[in-house]
Amino acid sequence: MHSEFDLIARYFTPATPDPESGVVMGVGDDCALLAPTPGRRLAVSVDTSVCGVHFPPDAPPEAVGHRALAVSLSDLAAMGARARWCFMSLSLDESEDAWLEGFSRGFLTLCEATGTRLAGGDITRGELAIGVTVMGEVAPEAAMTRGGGRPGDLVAVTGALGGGAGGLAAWQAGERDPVHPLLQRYLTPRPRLAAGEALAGLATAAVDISDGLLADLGHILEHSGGGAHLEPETLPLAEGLVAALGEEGARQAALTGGDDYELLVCLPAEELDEARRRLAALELPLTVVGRLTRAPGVSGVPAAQRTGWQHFRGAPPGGTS
Ligand SMILES: Nc1ncnc2c1ncn2[C@@H]1O[C@H](COP(=O)(O)OP(=O)(O)OP(=O)(O)O)[C@@H](O)[C@H]1O
Ligand SMILES: Cc1ncc(C[n+]2csc(CCOP(=O)(O)O)c2C)c(N)n1
Ligand SMILES: [Mg+2]
Repeated sequence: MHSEFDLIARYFTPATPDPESGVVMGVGDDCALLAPTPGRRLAVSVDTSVCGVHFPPDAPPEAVGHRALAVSLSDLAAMGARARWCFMSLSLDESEDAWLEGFSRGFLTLCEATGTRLAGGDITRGELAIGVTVMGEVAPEAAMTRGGGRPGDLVAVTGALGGGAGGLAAWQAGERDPVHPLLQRYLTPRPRLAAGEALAGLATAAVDISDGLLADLGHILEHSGGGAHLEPETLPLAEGLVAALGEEGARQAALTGGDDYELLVCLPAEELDEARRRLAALELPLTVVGRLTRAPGVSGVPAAQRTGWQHFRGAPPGGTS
């Protein structure tokens, strides 16, 4: 049995100090001391991943670590920010070496890949849950908010949709092949950080798709005003999704499944070619799925399909009521 101090030293202390990281004081003191770049805005977001709610209890520990960071970084991507630092609070029922070894590897490998420095955190005993705060930087005029969309703007999405829900369904059906494309989409989503930075300055508004395209488009409409017309037949569907869920199921997963961590952006039609050119350099498609309208509400999809993930709808996980 390790103390939490042993766990921090063993798994969560970066091996090498990096003067470029802007971490003046990192893991080990009461607070981290960070040196933000002068003239940049700090973009800050926190997300909690709870066992049984956000990932299955038997998910591979590498995936749990990767995913907990990825979903937070996805919010930085949606803002057009460059990731710099993260803080991780871990509530853990047992300090099992094999699990912690995999978890920290998944987490720190994504840190490395995205230039994010783990600058602090907290460990406590309790049910398995991970809270990750991310901090990034963005030029003041470049931040993509939810409120800048204008009637006539195109509504477009990066990558492909429905893989999060399709992967969860595959996991629940017993699929365990680590290279299964839908499972990968669900267990190890890739935050679209480079795409977010590339689209900042072109997009009028952006959000990442965590709760489902319709729900997250709803957030843009709340902040920007107006409505949207969607063309569901244009939705880019994740690889293997139609084979797994059928045509109708695949479209529903893309509209409302959530867990996709793609970016939904609004942009004037004249910026589309440039936006696509920038994303092509990242080998990422940008697909137009509709337009913003002056009239409020969403048209083009039946009202019955307009749901999305909500934590407090229905029975609690494992509950009976
Ligand atoms: N407990 C809280 N206290 C203060 N603000 C909160 C709290 N929970 C959420 N918020 C704020 O509400 C807004 C929406 O939060 P939400 O978690 O729904 O973000 P999201 O990006 O839509 O979803 P996701 O959690 O998938 O990233 C954010 O500005 C967030 O900071
Ligand atoms: C085991 C398991 N069951 C269901 C889901 C689906 N799910 C949970 S939370 C969420 C929205 C994003 O979370 P948040 O709004 O908290 O950021 C979605 C789509 C899952 N990921 N794992
Ligand atoms: Mg978000």
